[in-house]
Amino acid sequence: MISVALLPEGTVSDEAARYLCGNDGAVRVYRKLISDVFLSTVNGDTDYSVIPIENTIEGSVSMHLDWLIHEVDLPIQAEWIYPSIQNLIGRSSECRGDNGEIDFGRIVRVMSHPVAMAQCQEFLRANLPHADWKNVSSTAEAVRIVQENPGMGLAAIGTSIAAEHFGLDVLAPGVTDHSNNFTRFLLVGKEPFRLKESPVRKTTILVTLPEDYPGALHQVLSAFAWRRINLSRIESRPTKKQLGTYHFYIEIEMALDTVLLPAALEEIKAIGCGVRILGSYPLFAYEGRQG
Ligand SMILES: O=C(O)C(=O)C[C@]1(C(=O)O)C=C[C@@H](O)C=C1
Repeated sequence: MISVALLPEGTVSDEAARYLCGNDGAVRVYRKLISDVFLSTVNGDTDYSVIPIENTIEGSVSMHLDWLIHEVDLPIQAEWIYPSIQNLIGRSSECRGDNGEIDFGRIVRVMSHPVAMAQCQEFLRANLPHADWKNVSSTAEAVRIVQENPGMGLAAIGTSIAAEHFGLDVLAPGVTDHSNNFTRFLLVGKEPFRLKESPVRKTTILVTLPEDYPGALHQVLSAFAWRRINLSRIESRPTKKQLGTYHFYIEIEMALDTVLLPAALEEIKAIGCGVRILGSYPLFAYEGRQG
């Protein structure tokens, strides 16, 4: 069973889960908050959680990374990328001007998930500067609120499947600031993911320096560099214990059992760093439309 981030049906996470698992490959269960999603897998109510962690326009989804680092001990079992195509959604009958065209001036409030709002800043500034912009718990939740409140000049930023699911109209399609807008998702859970195979694997680790001294991070990185191990991402996240102290979230383009990697990790431990393996897992490239 797969637990999908965020209530209700029709979020980008929901679309992404359908893409990874297929429509029949898993039962999707919806939870309102990301904490509920993680906890459903910790408690054994679901096998996996779908977690968005990075977006082309908005960058890291820090709160989700921090849950992975601080709150739960659930290994990463897969990574995949899925396009985030956002649309302006509402009731076209409420938004038509005298000439019959959609008139954004009739919209008084636009709602969405904060990450989706951030992806559409230029569109919002150009077309809806007069409206109230409001963050809600997910893109599909915003669409649901529009559906439940007719006649109030509400609109949402969300997916076309949410518009269809809630019987609303796409007032403007593809409203993200760049069309090449993708989100990176992680599947986390206790068991390896077996629905699909991929020849490409990655390993993610969390490195904690023993203390701050000149060249500490350089020493860590050189353990990878001289072995010619490629890193695809390094991100610092606060330890939350003392201001200015960090964990380094490092993605490595190699499976954990590849000859050189265990030696590199031993070298990092030998200089006194804490190393936690967050997962070694298959990576699935997006094979559909690019943006
Ligand atoms: O609200 C949604 O549709 C989500 O799936 C959440 C989320 C996110 O948390 O980053 C996922 C991808 C989108 O690009 C925007 C929002």
